[in-house]
Amino acid sequence: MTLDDLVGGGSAVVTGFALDHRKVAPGTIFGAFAGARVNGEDFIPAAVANGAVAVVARPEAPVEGALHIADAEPRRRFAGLAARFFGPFPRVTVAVTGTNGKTSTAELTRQLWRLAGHAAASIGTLGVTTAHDQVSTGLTTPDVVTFLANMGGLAREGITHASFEASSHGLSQYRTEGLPVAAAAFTNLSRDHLDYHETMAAYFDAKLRLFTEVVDGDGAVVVWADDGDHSARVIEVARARGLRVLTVGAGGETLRLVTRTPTQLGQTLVIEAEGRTHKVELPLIGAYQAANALVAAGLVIATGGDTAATLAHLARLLPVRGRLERAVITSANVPVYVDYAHTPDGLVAALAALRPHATGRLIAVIGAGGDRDVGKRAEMGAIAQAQADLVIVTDDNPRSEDPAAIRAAILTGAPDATEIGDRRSAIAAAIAQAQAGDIVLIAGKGHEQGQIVGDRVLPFDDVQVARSCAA
Ligand SMILES: CC(=O)N[C@H]1[C@@H](OP(=O)(O)OP(=O)(O)OC[C@H]2O[C@@H](n3ccc(=O)[nH]c3=O)[C@H](O)[C@@H]2O)O[C@H](CO)[C@@H](O)[C@@H]1O[C@H](C)C(=O)N[C@@H](C)C(=O)N[C@H](CCC(=O)O)C(=O)O
Ligand SMILES: Nc1ncnc2c1ncn2[C@@H]1O[C@H](COP(=O)(O)OP(=O)(O)OP(=O)(O)O)[C@@H](O)[C@H]1O
Ligand SMILES: N[C@H](CCC[C@H](N)C(=O)O)C(=O)O
Ligand SMILES: [Mg+2]
Repeated sequence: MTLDDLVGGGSAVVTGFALDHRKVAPGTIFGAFAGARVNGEDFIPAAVANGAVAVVARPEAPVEGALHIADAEPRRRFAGLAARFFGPFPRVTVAVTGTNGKTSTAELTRQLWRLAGHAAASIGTLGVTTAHDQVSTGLTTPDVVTFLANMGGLAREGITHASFEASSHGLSQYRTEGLPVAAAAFTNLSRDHLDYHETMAAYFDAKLRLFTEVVDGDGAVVVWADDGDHSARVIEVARARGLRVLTVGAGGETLRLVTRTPTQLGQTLVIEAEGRTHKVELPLIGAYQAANALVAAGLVIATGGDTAATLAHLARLLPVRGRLERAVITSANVPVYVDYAHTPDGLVAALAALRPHATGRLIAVIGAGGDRDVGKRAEMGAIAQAQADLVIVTDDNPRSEDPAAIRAAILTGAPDATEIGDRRSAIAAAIAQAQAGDIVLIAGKGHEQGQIVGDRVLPFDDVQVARSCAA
């Protein structure tokens, strides 16, 4: 592929795309963007010295020695060009956004496609997942070059169906643009990431771009219908664009959740669809997992899946790593669950999911990440204190912050909680106190494999630690 093939402007061969000047090699097209930390335009001379043949940047950016592809929204332009280089992509791609449930929904969509016989993959917080493999990318929505290169690679491997998570950061930085998106889903909206977006309105607007701009003009939108005004707003913007809208949930029309009855290891769902009633034994616990499973089913149906077959496949779903994952049953016969609840709403959902299964006490181990939204800390403390019987406040990725200050902020909402900074000791203490009938919830880290302290990532896995404490 040459510059002429892509944009006109010369016979130079294009060998790749890069956002970081240190990754530029001869023949690369460099994207120079103003970032949160530094201005990428400052690295244009260095990128050209490294062999960049073209630079995608704002019209006013100074570019010498390479073709200047000028655009007022250079991130979007760069994504469009990179997509032509990295394609073709899986035949069907769908995206999921929302504060909570993106990873779960993307992963359950992949599973449902696989059960229908498709070669399927998902990209998100857990990494790039196929039936055979899981490779981490470090971010929920990777940078656009990594994202498109992975999507192209999946297509070459024979993947025909791919679901991906569109985080609000990813959407606001155009990290998932350029490829066709046949359907997009909305799970819910609640407090998170206000350190980055500052207001809830700006946070919601970032997410809405998935529906107003990213999903194809002839595509479909799947909406969890039970999140009040947020659901209504997504439906409104989707209809305004003439998109096909599928709603799911108790207030949904496409898949109407009629009843949900917890069983020992899962729940029985009664769902009305296309005028028929379907009874499904979902092997996952908690209202929130039923919600994510229904949104996933909506995405499969929106992209051509048979409704009855898709609903029948719900009974064969496997748990998602770190989402209400039962790590161990202790010698005192106490189940210990690990869950990635790291927002107030997520914590409400995780505690509510476990409550019906506890005949005794619900014991919660909670924390909150450093260098992230500070306002959620006290809220999470208050939720744990209200919904659990015993709360232990511990560390969860303090990053550059003083861990004691983060715990203190959580404790303002949970004055009765016990404070144990060291996460291993906190988990050990929870398990040591638990008696038959109790349930332990270890919240916040889910699948994560490390504790981020300063710049260091110390190996840490809640599931492994719980098992070693229960032995
Ligand atoms: C705040 C944020 O989202 N930052 C991400 C963003 O950085 P940025 O565009 O602001 O970049 P910057 O560091 O200011 O640099 C500006 C530009 O100069 C370039 N540069 C920079 C330095 C240099 O020497 N040379 C150079 O060329 C950079 O590549 C960049 O293009 O783009 C970078 C490249 O894609 C990301 O690595 C970086 O993620 C940081 C590490 C991060 O922690 N992000 C988290 C908050 C995040 O994105 N989380 C979301 C949400 C999670 C969820 O809710 O699920 C996620 O999707 O993971
Ligand atoms: N539909 C939902 N409603 C409320 N809470 C949920 C829902 N789905 C998941 N959660 C809570 O959020 C946690 C994270 O779930 P998941 O990883 O699927 O979300 P996510 O949107 O991908 O999160 P992240 O933004 O960190 O990538 C779960 O462990 C659970 O506590
Ligand atoms: N244990 C985690 C959860 C992070 C979730 C992530 N999506 C984010 O907020 O960036 C933390 O706060 O460090
Ligand atoms: Mg996720």
